[in-house]
Amino acid sequence: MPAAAAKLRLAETVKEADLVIDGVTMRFETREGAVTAVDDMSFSVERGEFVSIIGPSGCGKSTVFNILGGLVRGYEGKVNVGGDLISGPHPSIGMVFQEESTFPWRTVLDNVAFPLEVKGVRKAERHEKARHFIDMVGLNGFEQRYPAELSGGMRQRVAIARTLVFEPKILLMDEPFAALDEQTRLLLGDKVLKIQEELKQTTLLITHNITEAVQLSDRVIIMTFRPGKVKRIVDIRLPRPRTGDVVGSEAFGRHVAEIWNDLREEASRGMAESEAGARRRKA
Ligand SMILES: Nc1ncnc2c1ncn2[C@@H]1O[C@H](COP(=O)(O)OP(=O)(O)OP(=O)(O)O)[C@@H](O)[C@H]1O
Repeated sequence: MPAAAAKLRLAETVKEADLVIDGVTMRFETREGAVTAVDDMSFSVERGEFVSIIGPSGCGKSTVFNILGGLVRGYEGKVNVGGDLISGPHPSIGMVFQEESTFPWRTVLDNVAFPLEVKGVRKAERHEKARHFIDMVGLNGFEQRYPAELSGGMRQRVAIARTLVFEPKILLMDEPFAALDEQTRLLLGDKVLKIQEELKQTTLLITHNITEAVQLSDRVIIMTFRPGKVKRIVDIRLPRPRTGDVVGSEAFGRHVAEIWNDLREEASRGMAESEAGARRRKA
């Protein structure tokens, strides 16, 4: 789509969109000089939509995530969340990070209830709400366990439940399943599908896993390798409600192949650049 048409489409959709990134560029000063992490990126996520951003390592995915979360400043362009132009964290947004973020000294129940505790919600009420979301992520029976007694996948589910408990309208997730094996990832994907169906949240997922992106999304945004731009946006034409079975379908395979076709070139550029960097450092 030509840039002018893309801009026009963006302007037309702003009203129904929960997330709008409009002409965003972000540069970082590093010891090796300025790095353009994100270059003139524009896209929007409609209310209730599930969109994934996929791209090779270092293409700027986390930078986009942090900008939307209001955690980064100094970018050019505009970012709109729930109709507001943001200059910091927006109350509609809940974030799930890649790194382990459970509190080791708190039980599952007290981990999930933590945001409500900070808000001053009474113990009985916050525990009741926390139990609801623990159940939603499939961890009932584990309320009194400590994170060290759980698997990595279970700990990530605790982190997701802790974000869901304050009922954010918009959910941002940065590679929440990156450290997990493929089977656990697919099973957790099923959980995320069910949660999304129930809560109908606007969701943006950052990932470098094509299967995960296709399994979960309505649309997948493919980014170019440095500087990060929108290369293509793919509509995922798979029926909803979706279950794990969708992964075995022919249509699923076609979408994966289509996205890999676009991604392969970017991933190769990324790999070539990191090898050249390693050679430079050695010389
Ligand atoms: N705070 C920072 N200071 C300097 N450079 C940064 C900073 N944050 C990101 N960058 C650079 O910007 C580029 C994009 O980084 P970013 O972390 O957004 O990529 P990514 O696609 O999320 O990578 P990965 O998949 O490996 O997490 C990289 O070259 C990175 O080194």
